[in-house]
Amino acid sequence: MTNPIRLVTRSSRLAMWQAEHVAALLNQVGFETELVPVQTIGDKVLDRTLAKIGAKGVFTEELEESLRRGETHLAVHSAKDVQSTIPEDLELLAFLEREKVNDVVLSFQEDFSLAKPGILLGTSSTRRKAQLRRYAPHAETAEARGNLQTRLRKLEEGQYDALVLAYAGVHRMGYEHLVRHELSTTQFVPATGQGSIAVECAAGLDADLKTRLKAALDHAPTHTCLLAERAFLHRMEGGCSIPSFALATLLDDSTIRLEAGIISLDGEEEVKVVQTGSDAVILGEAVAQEVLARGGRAILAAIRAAQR
Ligand SMILES: NCc1[nH]cc(CCC(=O)O)c1CC(=O)O
Repeated sequence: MTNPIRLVTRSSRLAMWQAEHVAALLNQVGFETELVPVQTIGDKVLDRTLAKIGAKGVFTEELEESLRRGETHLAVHSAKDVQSTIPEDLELLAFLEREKVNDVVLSFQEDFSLAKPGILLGTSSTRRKAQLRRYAPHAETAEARGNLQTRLRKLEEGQYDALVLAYAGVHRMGYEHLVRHELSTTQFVPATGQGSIAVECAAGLDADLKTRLKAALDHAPTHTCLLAERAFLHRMEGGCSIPSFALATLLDDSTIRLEAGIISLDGEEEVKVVQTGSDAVILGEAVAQEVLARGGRAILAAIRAAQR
């Protein structure tokens, strides 16, 4: 079953764009491809926050089931949405070259400013809510679930003054003309994996096919950075409902810089650690240990109590 390569993806426009991007890279090296769109629980349940849906893998589980049943060869995910532990029968094969990683503020108001008092910002991310409380304390936030088109519609209807989103998705969907602020990655450190596309397969997929697929898709520097960020997230026992953040960059061929931490829901306390190292996984785990020891453990416990 090598031709065509069947790619399972969420059916949102952003997910389809990403799956088509993966397909195009495979087509360039001679693979035929076919997209298999499915809906996930995260797409279907829109009246609850992600923190409340709670289960891990809200955007990935149905895709992984398709891989397990052998119906598809590859699952295409936003790397940010992939849980920090992958079951043993599955494997993260490739990470595509990362897009700009920062968050942006979108508004239809041409004179929009984050400094304006009384503004209402739409976001569905506990990390962004907490960072906004800390770094833009006069701004109010409101829940903004749904795919990017749904959120843009709510913005256009005036439910918020602005939306806070990942630049990557905004760029892929062509909404850059609405960007009013680029948020700095020093204050608004992005979520683990933001801006990269992850490609997953069954561990038992033919080894030679795996090698050829990986060669067509994987971007080694991005892969190294993602391993460090994901090792951090894993050790933090984070899920998407925990306001942790992690950004790895390469200083040179053999040096990784990892900046990562956690912030309390009210933005009052933030623990942020920067370290460099040459082994991605060891670095990620070391940064997590340091974050936990320097107050992260207490922040995590308080968040768990509040979300119960
Ligand atoms: N959790 C939703 C999600 N997953 C990936 C992206 C954007 C694309 C990316 O970060 O790679 C988004 C939307 C957003 O955070 O604005």
